[in-house]
Amino acid sequence: MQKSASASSLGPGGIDLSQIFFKPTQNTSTPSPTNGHTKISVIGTGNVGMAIAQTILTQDLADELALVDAKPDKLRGEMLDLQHAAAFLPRTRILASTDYSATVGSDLCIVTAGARQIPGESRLNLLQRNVEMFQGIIPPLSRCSPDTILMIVSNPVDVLTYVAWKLSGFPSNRVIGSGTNLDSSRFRFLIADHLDVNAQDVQGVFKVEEVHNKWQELSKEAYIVGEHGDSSVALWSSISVGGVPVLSFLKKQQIPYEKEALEKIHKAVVESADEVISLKGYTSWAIGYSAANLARSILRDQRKIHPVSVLANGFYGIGDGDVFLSLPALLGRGGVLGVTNVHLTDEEAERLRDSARTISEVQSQLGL
Ligand SMILES: NC(=O)C1=CN([C@@H]2O[C@H](COP(=O)(O)OP(=O)(O)OC[C@H]3O[C@@H](n4cnc5c(N)ncnc54)[C@H](O)[C@@H]3O)[C@@H](O)[C@H]2O)C=CC1
Ligand SMILES: CC(=O)C(=O)O
Repeated sequence: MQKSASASSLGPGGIDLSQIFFKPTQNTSTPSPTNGHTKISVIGTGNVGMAIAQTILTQDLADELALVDAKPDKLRGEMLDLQHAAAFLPRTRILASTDYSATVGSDLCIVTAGARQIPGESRLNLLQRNVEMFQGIIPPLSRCSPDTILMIVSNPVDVLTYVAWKLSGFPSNRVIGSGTNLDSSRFRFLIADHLDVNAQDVQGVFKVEEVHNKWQELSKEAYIVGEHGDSSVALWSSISVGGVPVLSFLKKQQIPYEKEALEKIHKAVVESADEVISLKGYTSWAIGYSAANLARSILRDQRKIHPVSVLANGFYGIGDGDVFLSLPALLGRGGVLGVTNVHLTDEEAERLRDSARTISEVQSQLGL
């Protein structure tokens, strides 16, 4: 049965905006307001944690930033190095400890601790090591900030987001994986590079189900969805450049359309991390911006749609088992506020379900 529309949910033309989004399937809870004081904790101060921390500082996203790592000297060194930039940055209190008490009262906890891949290694290969690490991280972190939103970045990010959800006991709207927000940026960069346009003009025009069998058009960013990994899915059918659907754009520019060329771009997205890792040993800057971009939408209640890892069962025909993977999700102060019901082609939907099955199979070995 459809929910009746309240006056506040009616958009221009009397469209019931609340109907555009699916609600998360689990019970939800909204964190208390920040009372004007925003605290972010970053767990793991390696390459990724520090790229995220410095982006948070330069973008003025927190009043207080707590850093936690298992290595006390490295941790103190990183804290001091950031504190010494105080004269050049908006005022933020920075603290660091190996003890989770430093994270008490966080609005957002970003977890980056964990083993990372060596060149050629799959993200899924890291699973066992990082699950064990999460057993020591997530319970104290959630106890110190029972109302926080957890953002998982450590790999394999989709399975570890599921693990964090299980270990925290939080409602699913407050457990988010950074997912394919990063892959989608790589995707937009590669398409823009291919067409010699600005990455910000690479958009996605989606058909969104407003009510049963009534569709509205929603212009957003071009998305990769599914696993942050080899089985990710590029939503080619919706991609537009400067308002022109990409396939017609290619024809207009007399660039011969070959499905293979598009597949190559998606393959390049999937292989991006490995390329950077084999060149510099790790990836850091892009994930730093990606995580800060998500932190802004959440803490400033921007209600923006991002492709992030969320509890996905029930959406797009994804089966019964609990699985986290990236879908276009509406993010705000309550975490995941909804998942957009965008129109996928049959092939895209099938690939998304395959991606869910890949993650499910890995997860089933965990016994959580
Ligand atoms: N989701 C994504 O898009 C991305 C995910 N990653 C993942 O992020 C993770 C971190 O990568 P890097 O920062 O490059 O690795 P890193 O080795 O530079 O840093 C890991 C940090 O975790 C700390 N750590 C280890 N055990 C800990 C524990 N029990 N408690 C607290 N801290 C602990 C280490 O001391 C180290 O400082 C990896 O799993 C990597 O695959 C990396 C890039 C992008
Ligand atoms: C390492 C990783 O997951 C990435 O850069 O995409």
